[in-house]
Amino acid sequence: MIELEGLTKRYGEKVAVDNLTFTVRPGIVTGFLGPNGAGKSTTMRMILGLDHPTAGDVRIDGTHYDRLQDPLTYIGALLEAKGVHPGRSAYNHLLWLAQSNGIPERRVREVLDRVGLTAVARKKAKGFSLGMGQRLGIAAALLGDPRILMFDEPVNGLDPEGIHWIRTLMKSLAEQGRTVFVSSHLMSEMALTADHLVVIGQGRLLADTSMAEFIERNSRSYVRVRSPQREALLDALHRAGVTAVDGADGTLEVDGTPAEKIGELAARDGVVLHELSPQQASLEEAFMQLTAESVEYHAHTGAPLPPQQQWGESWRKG
Ligand SMILES: Nc1ncnc2c1ncn2[C@@H]1O[C@H](COP(=O)(O)OP(=O)(O)OP(=O)(O)O)[C@@H](O)[C@H]1O
Repeated sequence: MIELEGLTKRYGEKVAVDNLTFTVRPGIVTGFLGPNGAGKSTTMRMILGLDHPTAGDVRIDGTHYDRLQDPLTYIGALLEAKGVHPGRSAYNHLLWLAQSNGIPERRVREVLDRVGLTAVARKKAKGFSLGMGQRLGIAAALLGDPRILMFDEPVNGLDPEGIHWIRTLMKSLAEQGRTVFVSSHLMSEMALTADHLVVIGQGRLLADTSMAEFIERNSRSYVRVRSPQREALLDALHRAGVTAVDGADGTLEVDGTPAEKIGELAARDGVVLHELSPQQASLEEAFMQLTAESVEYHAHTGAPLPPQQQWGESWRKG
């Protein structure tokens, strides 16, 4: 378990992390989401004792990181893939980490096997691809068999096979009862991986909610209907008490009525349909709305941003 209480970090005038209070629980994957510059990496660095909070507190299973004996056996982290000496082999890098944390050498072979690097274990890390570097970073995180794992943007720059591998790994670690905390700026990625979401913007907590609740609140589902007899279709729907609104490109959008029912109503009046398709609003859109006002640097598209919805307060569960 990771517990944050009023965690704050200031760099001069800049408040990078602003009074964050939340708990990361075991047995599930918790996604840590926020736009670029939201404060995710700074928060993770404070959890690991690499940065000192200006105010507030963070505990790992009840203890501060600096007071943990052999910390790799409590918490393993992937912060960035570049923490390896380029002239050192994967095996020697892990061996050096193991020896300084009281971890037996056999664990080095086990984790190399777990991440699929056994065949290149004696090669120098400077020849590693981005994906191999990420795997080595994950091997280091797993080395002490810790109950808590933390990954900062682990899928950045990876190919689909690598992304799938990391996603499966995180889920299996959570299924073993471990605490898994993973940051990302992509909602679509988190939707496939996380059971719980913590969303921040400009250092502040915007949401602390289960993924299921996030999806339920934000998946506007509707049916898109396209017909060359638009007016006749509107009449047929209207008589059955079904409301339709204008969609893009002359389509109609119907909320709250299944596609089958709409098809039957159209057929009853002999109305031809060219499209009848159930749709789901994307979670990426919902995430962008939630964080819209807290994005540091907007691209100037000329289009106004969607209105901020008042979700933050009601979603906080403390
Ligand atoms: N050492 C530092 N000195 C000054 N400002 C900093 C420092 N580290 C981070 N910041 C600022 O604090 C804010 C939060 O940065 P942080 O890297 O934690 O965000 P992030 O959510 O991890 O973003 P990204 O997804 O881009 O990595 C940013 O505005 C950043 O510029």
